[in-house]
Amino acid sequence: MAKIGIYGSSFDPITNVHLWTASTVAHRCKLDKVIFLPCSNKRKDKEIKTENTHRWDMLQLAIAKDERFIANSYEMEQEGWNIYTYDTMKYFREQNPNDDIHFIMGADLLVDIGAGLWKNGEALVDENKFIVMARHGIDMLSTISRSPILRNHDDGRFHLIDKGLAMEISSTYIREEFAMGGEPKYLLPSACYDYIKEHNLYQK
Ligand SMILES: Nc1ncnc2c1ncn2[C@@H]1O[C@H](COP(=O)(O)OP(=O)(O)OP(=O)(O)O)[C@@H](O)[C@H]1O
Ligand SMILES: O=C(O)c1ccc[n+]([C@@H]2O[C@H](COP(=O)([O-])O)[C@@H](O)[C@H]2O)c1
Repeated sequence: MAKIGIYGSSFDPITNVHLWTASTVAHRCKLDKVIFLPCSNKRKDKEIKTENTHRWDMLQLAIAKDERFIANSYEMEQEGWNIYTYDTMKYFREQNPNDDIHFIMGADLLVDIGAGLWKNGEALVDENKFIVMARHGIDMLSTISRSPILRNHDDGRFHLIDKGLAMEISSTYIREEFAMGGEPKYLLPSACYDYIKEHNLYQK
């Protein structure tokens, strides 16, 4: 039985914090694999202007040298965002019935799920396990205890991780820097930086 973490994001672009958090979680939770799962750009709740192919290619460049990391295009291949994390996790559990599968996310998403903002949120919590990474200003224990959706399933399925550093690099910041003539060079893998320059991405 393999222990697998699924890390969902738009990865627009993937940043060094995505890689560092994935690596930290893999090490601390003894994961055999982290699956990076970029969402579709047809997603309805978040505008993603960068074509799937670019986000996918940058992701491949970023994870190429780490054998714990793989990318999966399941959500990108879906028609629109008819697919939610609930469906995705169901799909991965069915594909890997002998494995121990966890959804990796920041505590900001735990707050959203607890507030009932996710599709089929209660069933999602009921049927899955989660690795939740601390985010600055969010008390994960009280987030769970304040939400009936979360606290009534708090039987060990939430593995709460405080990474030790509140390092913040957002994809938004990197996009803004490219658009405004800034220099985000060391905030993302150098191969991704070069790819963005070569393809003229994130220009105004
Ligand atoms: N510094 C961080 N610490 C812990 N989790 C993080 C951190 N940054 C992002 N995450 C988590 O990674 C996942 C994907 O986040 P996402 O890619 O949307 O962040 P982002 O880089 O801020 O992107 P954008 O700026 O485009 O919204 C989420 O679960 C989020 O909580
Ligand atoms: O299923 C949902 O309702 C849902 C709502 C918001 C976000 N998600 C998932 O959460 C992950 C991170 O999302 P985001 O908004 O931080 O890019 C990504 O895998 C999304 O598909 C899922």
